Amino acid sequence: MSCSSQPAVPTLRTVTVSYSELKDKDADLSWKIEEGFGPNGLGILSVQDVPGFSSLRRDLLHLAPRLASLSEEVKKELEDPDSRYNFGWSHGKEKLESGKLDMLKGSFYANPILDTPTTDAHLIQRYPSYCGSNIWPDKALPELEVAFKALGKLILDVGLMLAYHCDQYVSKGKKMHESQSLEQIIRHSRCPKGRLLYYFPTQESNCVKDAESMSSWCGWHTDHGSLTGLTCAMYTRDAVEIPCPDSAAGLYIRTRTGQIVKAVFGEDEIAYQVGETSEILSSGYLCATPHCVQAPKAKEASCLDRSTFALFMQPDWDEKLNFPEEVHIHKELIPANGFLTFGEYTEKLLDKYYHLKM
Ligand SMILES: O=C(O)CCC(=O)C(=O)O
Ligand SMILES: [Fe+2]
Repeated sequence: MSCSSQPAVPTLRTVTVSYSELKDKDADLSWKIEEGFGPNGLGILSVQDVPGFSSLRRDLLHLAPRLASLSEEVKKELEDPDSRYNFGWSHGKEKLESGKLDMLKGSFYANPILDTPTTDAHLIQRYPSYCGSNIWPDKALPELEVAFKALGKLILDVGLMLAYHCDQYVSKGKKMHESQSLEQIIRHSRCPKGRLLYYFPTQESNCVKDAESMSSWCGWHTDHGSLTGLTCAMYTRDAVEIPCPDSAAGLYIRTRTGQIVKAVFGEDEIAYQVGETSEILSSGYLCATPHCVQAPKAKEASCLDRSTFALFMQPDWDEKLNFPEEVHIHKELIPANGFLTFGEYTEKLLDKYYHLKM
């Protein structure tokens, strides 16, 4: 069986910054930030040479197939319907672009810095996906908690350094209120969320229909929060790590000019993408990045799985967002005084998408 191929799409290397440059608060990285995240940028930027990153990445990504192969009974115990499966194990709960349930991948969600961000029952009920508690497979896969927290914290620390330089860049272009600082917003947040993703091996029978689509493994979307850290994915066949045999598989991005490109970065780099909330708060100086993931095609795909990790850095549910006057997306959700907490803002957005209260 063969899959029809899609028109050639350029493959672009991410803009890179070294860890030592990023650590230096006096370094002027504005042009790099602009090249990565600005209005004409690719929308992704990666950080090289982060001490300890490579082994923490491997340690965690190797656990994704092991987690996915635990018994259904054990995985069920790791589910949290109250948070709409935003903590613990989630498989077949989210919808694909087609409206069908997403059976292609399983995710494990946890907050890498706080196991229980609050004990306030009212808050937990109001914002379950931010305020809920972690669920770890203590008996079935005890290594997961340690590896997840270690990688999540590292990506968060490096993300804070990057956010500092993003603030420097934005404040060169516009007057920035202190409360709009990306670094401060991320630093004050009690609810960063890590997502360990496991893409199950593609079935040949799915191929002809799905592989033509660029978003065959993960649909087009922009992340909702502030900044997302991403690892380079690991592909395995029969539990052996191999380089991805299909060069067209992987992460795709829609650039500011509407061009679609395949974005690549090294195994030893942490990539960062801008979320929608940062685009709004920076009045578009930092632009959110639409992205999707393409599955490998039939011949190459057999028995090939993909594991990766994303860290969603987002404001605290209680963070008062100071929206600039000239908001260009979701304008109708912002009250006249320009203030809303991130928790309230997220609720309004969900209502908008689900047409509940609009
Ligand atoms: O699998 C990937 O590389 C990206 C995942 C992603 O975009 C997400 O979880 O929001
Ligand atoms: Fe994403």
